Amino acid sequence: MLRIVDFGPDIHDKESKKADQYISHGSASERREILDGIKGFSIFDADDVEDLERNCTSMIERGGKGKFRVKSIDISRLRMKYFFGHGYDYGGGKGSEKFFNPKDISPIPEWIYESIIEKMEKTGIVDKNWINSVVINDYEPGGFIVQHQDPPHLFERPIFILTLFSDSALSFGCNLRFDRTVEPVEVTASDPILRLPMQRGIITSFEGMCMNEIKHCVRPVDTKERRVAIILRRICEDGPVLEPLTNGESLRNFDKKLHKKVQKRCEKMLASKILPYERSFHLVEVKRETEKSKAAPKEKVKEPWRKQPKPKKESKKRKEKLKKKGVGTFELDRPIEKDENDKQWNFGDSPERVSKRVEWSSDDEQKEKNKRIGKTGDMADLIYDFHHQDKDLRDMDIKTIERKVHMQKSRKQRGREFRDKINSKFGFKTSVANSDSDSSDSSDSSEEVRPKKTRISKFTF
Ligand SMILES: O=C(O)CCC(=O)C(=O)O
Ligand SMILES: [Fe+2]
Repeated sequence: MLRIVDFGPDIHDKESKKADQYISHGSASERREILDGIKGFSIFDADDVEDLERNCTSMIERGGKGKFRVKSIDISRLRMKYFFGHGYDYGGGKGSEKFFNPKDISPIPEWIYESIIEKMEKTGIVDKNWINSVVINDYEPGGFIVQHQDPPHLFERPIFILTLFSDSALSFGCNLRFDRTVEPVEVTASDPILRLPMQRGIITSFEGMCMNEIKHCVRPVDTKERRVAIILRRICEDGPVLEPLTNGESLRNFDKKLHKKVQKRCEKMLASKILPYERSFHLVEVKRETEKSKAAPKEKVKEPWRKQPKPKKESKKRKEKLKKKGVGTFELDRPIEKDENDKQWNFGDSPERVSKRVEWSSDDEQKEKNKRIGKTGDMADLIYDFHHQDKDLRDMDIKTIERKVHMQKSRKQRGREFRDKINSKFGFKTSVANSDSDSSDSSDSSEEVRPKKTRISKFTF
């Protein structure tokens, strides 16, 4: 179901009694002009949000093991960035940003397609196969991103941002300041023209003036807790592309030093406490999902940005110029299909490995099976089945259904949930009863939760 978020009640002007850090300092018309290109969508319920956050966690575990391609992870102060599909090099900014070669960037994980992109397509937020690039920013408390415009020569508009793990805000017309006389460097911000709340579980879309004429940033003061932003975009097909550094190598095989650094940061992020989810946003309208709207979502929401953009024609002269600099462009007629190479390298697996995994997440085997039999494998399916069964089967109690749902999860997931329960019951730190959070490489090919082997040392007197 598609529901539109009303930002109005959370945008506080100078007359408001809210604390200074929540205030937008622009005039009403300045705020309106920016807000005109911004829309918030609520398409996930609390369970979806929990699932998405769990998937993020497994993704970070993989990142820590160095399984993404060499340019998929970027570390900066209080923030980690994961590029999927396409990533780019800042190259000093101001229009000189260039795409890394797709060989050096991991493909978009399957769970992002299934749980986010497909849902956005189904609800009519975006056209099918439009999104082909995903960036995930993982901010520590106090994390920030300096004022910038998403490079217009690399990304089409609109851009979409999904916020997870905690609420935050995006500030427009605001500059970060760095006081380098103190250690660590202190980061503050000027008064924003507009402070836009970015609520957990909400997808916000940006286009027009807010993306093309004014800069945006995330202020440290708005990152009170660890937050993840998933940025979903479409690349410009004529964007400049760098030569590949590798032929699809994963980080752990390519740069051991950087891998160690990444591993440390991932472990730090994984140790963050996950806050309980609370819905804190207002909705302007609730659209009931009728059969009609399901069949023809395009008729319902008419937005100019939903029109398929016409591919820009690249001038011959510019192509020649870029070629001379060793920079190519994509020759893409979307959608991106994963080729054999992508599938093979999805886990950072070595090409020699006999059993190549196609899917990304450890639960995907079960999902694949469910897909074949036309099921999603969730509670709704089981309840549906329950009501369409013979009477004696229908008498099956809810405990049995819950157990069935539980048993549909992978052994690894069940083990993880069990350990989480033990940890929270006895107040252990996660590391105490967590035996599969190590960096063992074999954990990808096997979903078994094996006890740690203890080497028996020689007995000496
Ligand atoms: O974290 C956010 O919400 C914004 C991130 C952003 O603007 C970017 O990565 O380009
Ligand atoms: Fe941005």
